Amino acid sequence: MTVRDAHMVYPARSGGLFRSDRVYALTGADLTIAPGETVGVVGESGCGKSTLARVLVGVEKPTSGSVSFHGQDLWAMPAGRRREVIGTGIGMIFQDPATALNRRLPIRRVLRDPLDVHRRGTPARREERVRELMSLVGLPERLADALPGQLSGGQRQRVAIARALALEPELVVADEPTSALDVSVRAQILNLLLDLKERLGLALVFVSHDIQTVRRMSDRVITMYLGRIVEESPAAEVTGHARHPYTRALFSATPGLLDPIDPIPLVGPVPSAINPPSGCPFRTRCWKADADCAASMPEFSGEAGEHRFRCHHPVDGAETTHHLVRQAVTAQERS
Ligand SMILES: Nc1ncnc2c1ncn2[C@@H]1O[C@H](COP(=O)(O)OP(=O)(O)OP(=O)(O)O)[C@@H](O)[C@H]1O
Repeated sequence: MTVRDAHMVYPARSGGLFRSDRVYALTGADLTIAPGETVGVVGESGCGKSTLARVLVGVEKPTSGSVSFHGQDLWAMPAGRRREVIGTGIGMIFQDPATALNRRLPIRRVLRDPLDVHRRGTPARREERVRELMSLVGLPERLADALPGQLSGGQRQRVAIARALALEPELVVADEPTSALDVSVRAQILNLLLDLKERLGLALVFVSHDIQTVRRMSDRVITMYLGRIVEESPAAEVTGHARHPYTRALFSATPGLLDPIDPIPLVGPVPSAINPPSGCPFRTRCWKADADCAASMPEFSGEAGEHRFRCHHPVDGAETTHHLVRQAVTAQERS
């Protein structure tokens, strides 16, 4: 799966100042997901993570740019073919299983639906596949005739995972798959995803606010800020060795990950995506920002697949979080 220079510009929802307001939800995203790889996506609320997820699974067409699966541009193919390619090759797991599942359909029908739509096997084979799917995600067969409302949140998310896997996709995109669940069942669902990924050889894109979880689940971590991918890093390097100041600040705010010190202080919240800052969008909150940052957004420091970042003043490998906190505090005192 490859996304090239994808942009997503939405008309602003009502409440925007002018009718002509545009929301720059995704700006120039480049991303390749290799078979079997898990890519985690982190960033504060409103940074474009869900928009990227929707573009990846083909539920939304980017305003510009391309999305290709096995080298075929999804949006250049006829609609029927695109539905087939997406429906059979890519699965999506949403945040809230309570709203993602049709409340009136028993579990058996929820799981049969994709098999029927894509005419997979005989009716008997489809029934058998429903049983296989339930067992795969650890749901007892007696729940096949239950309605989603009769299940617990964790069980419902298992159904949603089974449905995403029904047609044996190669890629599954999970957008905050545990954030609507009780804390007590989150670990079970994450372990299930990890286990299925290993057993089925799935590629997984995992979007989450929970940075600890992203690090644990992923091979590679992508940091997004105001619609842009600003860093791509192997998961093992992302905590202490991230080079983009924003990634370092995000991770420093996660208790227990880095040295037990205060987080790197950032100025204010994420600015509006309606009128993002010129140049590097992070510059208005970044303690390292100068005139270069206002003038331009630098290109990535390396090739796709490498640890790479877009920053005029990346964090030096020798700078500890402690250093960075001091720099940020001093910069804020000066301004
Ligand atoms: N359909 C839409 N119409 C208008 N604006 C939208 C739409 N979808 C998203 N946005 C805006 O695009 C920006 C990116 O939103 P997105 O949901 O992708 O961010 P996110 O990082 O997933 O946030 P969260 O973590 O809160 O889910 C936000 O400013 C959001 O308000």
